[in-house]
Amino acid sequence: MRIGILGGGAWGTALAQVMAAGGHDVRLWAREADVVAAINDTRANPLFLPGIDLSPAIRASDDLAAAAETDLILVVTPAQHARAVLRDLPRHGQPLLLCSKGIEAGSHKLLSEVAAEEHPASPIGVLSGPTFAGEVARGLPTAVTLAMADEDAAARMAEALALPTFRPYASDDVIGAEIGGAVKNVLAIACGVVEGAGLGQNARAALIARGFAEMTRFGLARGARAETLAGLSGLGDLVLTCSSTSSRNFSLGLGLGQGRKATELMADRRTVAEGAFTAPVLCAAAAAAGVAMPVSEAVAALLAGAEVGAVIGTLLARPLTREHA
Ligand SMILES: NC(=O)C1=CN([C@@H]2O[C@H](COP(=O)(O)OP(=O)(O)OC[C@H]3O[C@@H](n4cnc5c(N)ncnc54)[C@H](O)[C@@H]3O)[C@@H](O)[C@H]2O)C=CC1
Ligand SMILES: O=C(CO)COP(=O)(O)O
Repeated sequence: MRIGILGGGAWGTALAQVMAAGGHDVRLWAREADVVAAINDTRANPLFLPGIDLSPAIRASDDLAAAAETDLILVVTPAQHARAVLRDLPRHGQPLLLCSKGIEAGSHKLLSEVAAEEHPASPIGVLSGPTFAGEVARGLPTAVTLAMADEDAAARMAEALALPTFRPYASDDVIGAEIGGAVKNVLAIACGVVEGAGLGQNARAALIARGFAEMTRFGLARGARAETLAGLSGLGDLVLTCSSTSSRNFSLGLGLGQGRKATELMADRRTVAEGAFTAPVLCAAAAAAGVAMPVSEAVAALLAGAEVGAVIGTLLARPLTREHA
């Protein structure tokens, strides 16, 4: 297949490497001229994915039209930029596979809804799971959820993209696959806070379990299926990013837990910690749906500048409740 990849960050570049290893013709769109030049001239992306020798089958360009002349498009821009990039992408009706993790600010829309609005003729899918880009690019074993409304189409797509070390599991739950990836980024910040504030491993395990309860409540309210949230793209990714400083979201939380301010931590980063953008959107969307999300609200408060000790105190002072209320 000819595969267009939108986004030359760590994940777009790692996915380009996977697709090239599968024998596909890969056209990577990146917005930075230095990223395009580095990939084409030196087979590397030192800005976003250092230390990986890239396949010669990857051709980079800053021209969206070049990525559009393909059989399949992977959308891997930060979530808040997905609509603008999709709006500029020429419409050829090929499938769009969303690989970014987030919820659109303002509209509270999932990226599948954004993509369907911008490209109504394209079948829409989601590829999401526990996938640190560096490990995927190095060919380490990885499994993901690949969801499309037509599960047979998802299974065919999974077959076309699979490698011995890259295993997509087909699903028809597009919303569930998206919500897991978006919410876990916020919860990974919370787990980083626990680490940074030295609250211990019991607290982190409690947060993962109560965070998963939040993810499930919100997901069910938006039409996700519980088993998808308990799968690779939900619980799987939650466990990965809640336990490792390889996660940008966890690392952001670590700094917040140490008492540093979000503005300072976000100021000079070129890489994206999506949870910082998702947290306020998620809280607003949850409030609109009548879903309680205390952990996500605590993260949003910290990101808005609240003091870490006060936020932890508020969370621990909540009235006791039933585990499955
Ligand atoms: N890095 C990872 O391990 C994984 C990342 N993801 C998701 O993939 C998405 C992209 O993340 P990364 O590739 O890690 O990014 P990154 O943090 O490596 O790089 C930042 C990216 O943002 C892009 N960008 C900045 N401003 C932009 C704008 N105005 N319009 C369009 N693009 C803009 C840059 O060009 C660059 O590609 C995110 O939603 C992330 O959650 C998903 C799975 C794994
Ligand atoms: O989504 C990811 C792994 O599945 C990457 O997590 P971070 O964005 O927190 O690094």
